Amino acid sequence: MTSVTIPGLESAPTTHERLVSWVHEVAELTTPDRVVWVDGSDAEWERMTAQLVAAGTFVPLQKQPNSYWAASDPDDVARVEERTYICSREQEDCGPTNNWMNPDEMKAIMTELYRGCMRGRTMYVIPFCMGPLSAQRPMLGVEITDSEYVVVSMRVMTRMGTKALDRFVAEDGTEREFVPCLHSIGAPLEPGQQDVPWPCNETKYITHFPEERMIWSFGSGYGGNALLGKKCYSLRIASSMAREEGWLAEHMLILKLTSPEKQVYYVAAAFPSACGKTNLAMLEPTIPGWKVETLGDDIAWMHFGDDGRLYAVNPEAGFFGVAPGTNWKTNPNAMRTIAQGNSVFTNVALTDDGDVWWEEMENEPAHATSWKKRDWTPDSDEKAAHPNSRYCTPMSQCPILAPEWDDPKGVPISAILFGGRRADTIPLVTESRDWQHGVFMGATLSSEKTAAAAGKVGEVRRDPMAMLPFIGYHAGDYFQHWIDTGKRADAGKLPKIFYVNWFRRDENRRILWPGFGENSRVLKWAIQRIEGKAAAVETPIGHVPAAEHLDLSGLDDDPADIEACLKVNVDEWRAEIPGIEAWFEQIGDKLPSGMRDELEALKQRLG
Ligand SMILES: Nc1nc2c(ncn2[C@@H]2O[C@H](COP(=O)(O)OP(=O)(O)OP(=O)(O)O)[C@@H](O)[C@H]2O)c(=O)[nH]1
Ligand SMILES: O=C([O-])CC(=O)C(=O)O
Ligand SMILES: [Mn+2]
Repeated sequence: MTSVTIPGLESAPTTHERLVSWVHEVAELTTPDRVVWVDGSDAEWERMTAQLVAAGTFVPLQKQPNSYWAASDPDDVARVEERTYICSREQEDCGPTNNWMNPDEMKAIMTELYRGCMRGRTMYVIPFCMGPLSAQRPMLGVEITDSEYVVVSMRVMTRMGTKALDRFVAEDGTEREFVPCLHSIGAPLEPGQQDVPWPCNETKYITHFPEERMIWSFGSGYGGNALLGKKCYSLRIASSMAREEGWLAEHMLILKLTSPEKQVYYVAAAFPSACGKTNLAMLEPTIPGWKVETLGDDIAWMHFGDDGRLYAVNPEAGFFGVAPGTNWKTNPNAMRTIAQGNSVFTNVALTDDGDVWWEEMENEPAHATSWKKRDWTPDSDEKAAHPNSRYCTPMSQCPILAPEWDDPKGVPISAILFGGRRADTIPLVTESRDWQHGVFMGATLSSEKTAAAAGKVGEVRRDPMAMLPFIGYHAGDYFQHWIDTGKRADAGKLPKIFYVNWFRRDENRRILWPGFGENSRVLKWAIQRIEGKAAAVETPIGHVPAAEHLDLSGLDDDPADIEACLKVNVDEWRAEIPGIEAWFEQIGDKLPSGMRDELEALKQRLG
C-alpha cells in the first residue's frame, strides 16, 4: 500500500479503510520514525508520561498523585486567533469575523510545512469520540499528532483509544464518518539532534475545512491549538455541522440546579474564555437548600428532543481550566477534582516540595520555579504562573459531577445565560423579553479581552454568544440559525435567555459583585422568573431585578455595591449603541433583519 516502510504503519487495529488510507497518506507526507495507534490504556499513559519526564517536558509532582507539571515555550501559551482560519470554499461562507484562505491555497502551504515534519519523531494515531460512546450517532474523530503531550492531554479530555475505535465500524459493517484532525508541532529532529522540552514552530496555522469536516493544525502544542477535539472540532467544525443539521454547538457550561423543593433545572451558560464558565459550572451555592452539580464547563451540544425541548450534551470528558484565581474559596470543587491526581498542569509554578501553585491560591510559597522556569519569590516582579496557565483533569473526578453527565440523550435546558466581563453598563442580570431579544443579547455580547487568546488584554470587543473565535461560518448566518432555532420550537418549551455580568466595577476598578458561590442568588432569581415566582423591573434593556427581588439573605456586602451592580444607566446604554451599530455594520448584509429590529426597538426604548 505504501512506498516507504515505517514501523507500526501496517499494524492498524481497525478495518476502517478510509481511516487506514488517511493514516498512510499522512505518514508518507510527514515521514515519522514510527507510527503508534493509541489505545488509551493505563500502561500507555505510564509509558507516555515516563517518556515526557525523560524528555524534560513533564516534572512529576511529589504532592499530587500521578500528576505532572509542564512549562510551554513562552511563545506558545494560548490560542492564536490571528493564525486560525476557516477555509470554506467561498469566502462569503467564512464571514467577516474569521480569517479565510482558499482551501487549495492553504492546503498547498500546509502540505509543504507538513512534508517531513515528523522526522525523528513518533506519529500517534488517536481515535476519539466527542460525547458519549453509547450515542446512536457517535461523534468520531481521529487526531494524528507527533506530540506526546497531546496524546496524554487527549486521554484526559476525550473518550479515546480502543473504546472509541470500536465505534468506527457499525454493527452492520458500515464505516462511520469521522473528522480527520492532523496536528504537528512542526519540529522535526535530525539524527543526533537534542530535543527541547517544548518543541514547537514559530509558524503556526490552525485551519478548518468546514465542507470536508477536516482540521489541520501546525506549529503549536498548546491547548485549544493542539487538542483538536476541543475548540476545533467541538465548536468550529461542529457549529458548521449543527447549522446544516438543525442543532447548536456552543461555548457553554452545563449545570444541574436543584431547589430546596427538589425541583431539578438544567442551565447552560456562555461566557468568553476566562470569564467564569468553569467556576459557575462547579459553584457551591451560598443560599441554603440549593444544590449545583456539574455536567460540563466549556462546550454544549444542544439538540431538540422528542418533547420539543432543547437537550444539552457535553462532548468533553475532562476540564481544561484556568488555574490562576482557582482556590479553595473561589472553586473548592475544582480543587477537589485536581487533588485526586491524574492531572497535567501547564504554565503554573512548581513549588520546591513538588506541588503546583498559582496566583491567588492559598499557601503562597516563599520560593518556587515560575512558569518561565525562573526562581520566583513573592517579591518577584513576574507572575509565578502565566495568566492562561491551565489544569487538565478528568471530569469523572469531580465530586459534584451529575450522574447523568454521560447520558447520550442529554439534559433539557431551562435557562441560557450569556455573560461577559464588563466594567460598566451591563447589569448583574437581565432577563430577555423573548427568544429573539435573547438572541440579540447574545449577538451583541461584549467582553474585555482575556489572556486565553494571544493579544491585548482588557480591550472591549463584541463576542457573540462567547463564540467570536469559534463560529465555523458566517456570523450573520449564525445569528439567523439561532433565530431559526427559536422558530422551530414551541415558545413555551424554549429555554429563557438571561444576560449576566459578574465583573461590573466602581470608579476605583473594584469589582462590585462578590461572584463565585454568590452567583447562586442570580441562578435562583432566573429560575424563579421562569416559574413566575420572582419580581423584576421592566427597563429599556429587559427585566432587571431590584435589590429586593434577589435573595440577598446572609450577604454582608455594602447595599450600595449591590444597587450599583444592578443599575440600568440609560446614558451608558445610549453610549453603547454606536458600538453595536458598528458591529452590525461589520456583519454586513447577512445580518438578520430581526437583529436590526431589536436594535431599533432598543433605541426607541432608550429614548
Ligand atoms: N470576580 C469574579 N471572578 C470570577 C468569577 N467567576 C470566575 N472568575 C475568575 O475568572 C477567571 C476565569 O474563570 P473560569 O471559570 O476559569 O473561566 P472559563 O470561562 O471557564 O474560561 P475558559 O476555560 O478559558 O473558557 C478565573 O480567574 C476566575 O477566578 C466571578 O463570579 N467573579
Ligand atoms: O481552548 C483553549 O485553549 C482553552 C479554552 O477553553 C478557551 O480558550 O476557551
Ligand atoms: Mn473555554
